[in-house]
Amino acid sequence: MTVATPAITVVAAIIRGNDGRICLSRRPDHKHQGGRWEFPGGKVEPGEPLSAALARELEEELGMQAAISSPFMTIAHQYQDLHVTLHFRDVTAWQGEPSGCEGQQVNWFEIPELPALEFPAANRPVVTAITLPDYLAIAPDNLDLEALKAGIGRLDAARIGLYLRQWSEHAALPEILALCREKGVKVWLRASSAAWAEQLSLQGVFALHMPGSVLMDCQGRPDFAGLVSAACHSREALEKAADLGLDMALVSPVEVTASHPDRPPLGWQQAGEWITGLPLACYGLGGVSPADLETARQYGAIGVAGIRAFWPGSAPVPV
Ligand SMILES: Nc1nc2c([nH]c(=O)n2[C@H]2C[C@H](O)[C@@H](COP(=O)(O)OP(=O)(O)OP(=O)(O)O)O2)c(=O)[nH]1
Ligand SMILES: [Mg+2]
Repeated sequence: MTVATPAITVVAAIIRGNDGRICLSRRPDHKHQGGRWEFPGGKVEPGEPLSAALARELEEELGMQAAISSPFMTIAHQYQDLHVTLHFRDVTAWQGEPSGCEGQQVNWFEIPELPALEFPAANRPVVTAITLPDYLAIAPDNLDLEALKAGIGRLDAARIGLYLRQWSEHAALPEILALCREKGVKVWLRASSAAWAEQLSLQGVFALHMPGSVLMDCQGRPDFAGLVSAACHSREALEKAADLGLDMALVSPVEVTASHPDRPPLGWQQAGEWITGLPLACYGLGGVSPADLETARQYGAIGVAGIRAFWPGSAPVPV
């Protein structure tokens, strides 16, 4: 017999300082998940809007006032004794200096420091998501090497990652990866088969990306040191990616897209219903542009991806 555990709704803050650091607090030892670092926040009261709940919690726990927040990611997680739905929200404006009003330890961390900290198990996907760029540019098909390198040189590496769909097995790959490393561009590489992914030992590849057919054949998370993403066109595919313990998904097509004009678009509403709560950092793909980032966040995706609207030179790129 399974016994239903209590379920709570929690709102938690990703407090981003002007210097790019993130403010975390340590959960008191006697509490659930005690001793671990957390994104400050707490339980939402019945009928309370998430933004108001977060402002209230930040005032109570950190003594910060009037915190303004926007959605980043929602994760549903079953602990042994408790089901939590965690609404993580970005906080970029507030008054007052965060400090531990309940005697808890409070500290600012650089983003690359986060993955090594001890968090509650539910937090793994949001910690990954914080390390990801907002945008993913897919290099257009059939570029020549010089055009590819010129485009890489113009990417805003702090905000845009690069998916190299066609170059995974190209002789020039080491040269391309060296350029990306020099520019600080995070690279997703196409995994043509799960077995191929496991053999891969290339330097400087940030993530492996599995096309939908590779995901369907995949029996376990590829043995790869970096992050792993998958193309998902259905709720089943997203659940499989989550069950395999993958990190990310490219969910498509969100809107009508020139590369697959015959595929009916999901729309953000449907995409949001599929994504919300899953332990995956999702990018919306298909007919979207950088201007859709805020919409993507409203529907549970952490970023947006595409070819034409994202690759430098083919359309305006975000500033
Ligand atoms: N605030 C926060 N809670 C988290 C995170 N990750 C995670 O699994 N949780 C869980 C731990 C708790 O079971 C729950 C948050 O409850 P809480 O104890 O902070 O609630 P609260 O601030 O309202 O505290 P209290 O009034 O009940 O003492 O969510 C996180 O990053 N931040
Ligand atoms: Mg709390």
